[in-house]
Amino acid sequence: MRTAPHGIRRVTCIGAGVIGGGWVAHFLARGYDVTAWDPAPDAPEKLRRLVDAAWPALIQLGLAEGASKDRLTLAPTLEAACADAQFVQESAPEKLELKRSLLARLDAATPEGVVIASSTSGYPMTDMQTEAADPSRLLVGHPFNPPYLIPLVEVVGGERTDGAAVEWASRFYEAAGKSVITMDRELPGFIANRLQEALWREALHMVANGEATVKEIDDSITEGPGLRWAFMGPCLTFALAGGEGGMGHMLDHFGPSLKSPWTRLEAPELDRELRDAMVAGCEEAADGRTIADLVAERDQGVIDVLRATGRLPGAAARGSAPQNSGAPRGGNARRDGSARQGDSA
Ligand SMILES: NC(=O)C1=CN([C@@H]2O[C@H](COP(=O)(O)OP(=O)(O)OC[C@H]3O[C@@H](n4cnc5c(N)ncnc54)[C@H](O)[C@@H]3O)[C@@H](O)[C@H]2O)C=CC1
Ligand SMILES: C[N+](C)(C)CC(=O)CC(=O)[O-]
Repeated sequence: MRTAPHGIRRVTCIGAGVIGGGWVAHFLARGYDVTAWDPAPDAPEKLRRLVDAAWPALIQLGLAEGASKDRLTLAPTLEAACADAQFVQESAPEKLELKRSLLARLDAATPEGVVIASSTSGYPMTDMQTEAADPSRLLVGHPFNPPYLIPLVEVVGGERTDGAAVEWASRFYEAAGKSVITMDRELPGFIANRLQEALWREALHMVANGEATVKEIDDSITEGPGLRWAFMGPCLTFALAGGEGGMGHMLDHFGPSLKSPWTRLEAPELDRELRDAMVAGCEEAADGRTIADLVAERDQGVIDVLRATGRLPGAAARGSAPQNSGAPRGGNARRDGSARQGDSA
């Protein structure tokens, strides 16, 4: 039985690592009952730590009425976690064979009709739904780290997914406070990861060749284009590079440089040397800050940006911006200060 998106009260999260745990924190903060299952023996402890670390940020965002960390249940088995699920979010390791068999197992354990979403970063659902008895309810709901702060979810089905399930999932994520892009076809890496991966490949090439340090690469984004991208995407910001002539002039002016050898795009060989250089570079850039310090710093940074760009309760909306230019579709929180489960913009 498929409950209407706004009527969902219980969410099941399978896999409780970085992303599964982030989903758990998000759904708890939005006032859902959350059941989690993860086969790792230390998973319950790690999950509680993750939720505890996320909670101060979620309080700042505005908890939904009745939201509580106590509404988390850790199930002893996958089957127990799914037995009365109203929605399932799978966030197990990114291994195709594992996803295939796990999704088949989830399908067998979950009440008929209930939608099952995978957090995969790039596998098409067509490739993952091959072993499930009912592939029609399996789809991708790709989040961004951390799912409790970054609004976007990319939703896309596979060849055997029912369009109604995709539509349902998009409405459900919106009701749960997410900003949704519903894709009408499968694209390797979806939209955002396709873009991020291009940048990431270039960064790895530059480190591998000793052309830039990890810190220079990070600074080049945080002190440069990243400031614009928080509220205006790469296309519109480049349109402004054309002055009054907009994108037309920008392309006429800078179009020829597209043919310049600025990018390599082929993935570099991720050998031991490059891996070690990236790890050492990140340690140097962290400058003594632990991962927990960086998580807290990132969370506060995202909240500050959301607030500064008018996307949080009590935030001053940007005066000249069109009403929908910066706000997440689906809305992460209400401007009157409350944020309730079931809200959608
Ligand atoms: N880390 C990231 O930034 C993002 C990751 N994703 C996707 O989310 C998924 C999970 O990735 P992470 O959370 O980063 O990995 P992770 O390694 O932090 O967590 C994976 C969790 O799955 C558990 N697990 C292992 N085998 C399992 C099984 N058979 N069934 C259920 N759980 C199992 C592990 O014990 C672990 O807690 C992947 O599909 C990944 O591509 C999506 C967006 C961003
Ligand atoms: C690193 N990653 C490819 C797993 C990242 C994502 O999938 C999305 C994100 O959080 O940027």
